[in-house]
Amino acid sequence: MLPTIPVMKSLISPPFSPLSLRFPITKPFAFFSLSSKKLNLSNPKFLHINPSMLSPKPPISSTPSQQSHMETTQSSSPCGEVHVIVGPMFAGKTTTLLRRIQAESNNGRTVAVIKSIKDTRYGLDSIVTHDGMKLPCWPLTNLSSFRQKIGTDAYDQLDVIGIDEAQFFEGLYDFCCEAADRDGKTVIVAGLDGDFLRRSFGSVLDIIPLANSVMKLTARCELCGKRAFFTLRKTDETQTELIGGADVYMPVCRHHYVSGQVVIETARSVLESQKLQCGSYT
Ligand SMILES: Nc1ncnc2c1ncn2[C@@H]1O[C@H](COP(=O)(O)OP(=O)(O)O)[C@@H](O)[C@H]1O
Ligand SMILES: Cc1cn([C@H]2C[C@H](O)[C@@H](COP(=O)(O)O)O2)c(=O)[nH]c1=O
Ligand SMILES: [Zn+2]
Repeated sequence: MLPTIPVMKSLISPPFSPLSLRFPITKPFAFFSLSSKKLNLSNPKFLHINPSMLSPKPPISSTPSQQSHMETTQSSSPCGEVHVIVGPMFAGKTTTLLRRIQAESNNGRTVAVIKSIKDTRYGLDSIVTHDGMKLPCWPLTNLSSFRQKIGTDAYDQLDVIGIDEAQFFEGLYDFCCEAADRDGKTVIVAGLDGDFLRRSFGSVLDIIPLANSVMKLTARCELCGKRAFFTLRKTDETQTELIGGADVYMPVCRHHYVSGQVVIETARSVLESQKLQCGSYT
């Protein structure tokens, strides 16, 4: 069975996404209005563009029950919000981001999702979780190009911006600041807090002082099943940025991170000394 995602009422997605390509869209962006059941987003027959979505939006009303909880982020405040979701790989960061975006959309808010162009794992124009949940997105090199790419009108109508793979974006701090403080957007950011050596990754940790909420998710240690806080790289590559999935990385608990690193570093130094010995014989 194909993966499904609960429906989006109002999603601004790129004109070149597989979903929008199936429609004769003349605008630089499209609003999709979907019915209220769970749908397979890859099936175009469930999608239709709702022209009423193109008119200016009525002011967002909020009742006390809608206001109270951060997860739905419905807010009567003119100010925006920043929510940060971090954790190791396979912890469910993208799943959580997509669920929150879906909840916002179900609340009648206009949403768009950005991911880094560096992550080519599942094609460029979709965000896909490790278990196959999928949503069209804006693949960007720079966050600063988002407003121009989406168009000023579309940007102004946006309520919620999701950012996945945030560790790969420079300018994350400025983007979140401007979007939330100046433009009143809710920004939901998902990314790795640490790299394979448990060093701070990109600017993800820098935005914590800007955040309304921070959530650190855990995965399951692939070696013992306990909670995994870290990502172990299984190969001997040493560059910080290395796109990959379960072929290259595994989530691990503290104990198995430490023992795994010892094994990897020992193997690396054995290989290095073998290379040196080979070199000295030639
Ligand atoms: N070691 C693993 N290899 C592949 N998939 C995994 C592994 N551990 C968990 N998963 C799946 O990945 C899902 C989380 O995917 P995703 O939301 O994309 O995580 P993240 O964005 O944090 O990397 C889990 O619900 C689970 O189904
Ligand atoms: C630990 C680590 C990861 N990466 C890359 C590998 C993946 O392409 C992404 C993380 O994706 P996910 O949605 O969190 O599963 O980041 C890297 O480049 N360097 C690292 O140290
Ligand atoms: Zn473990």
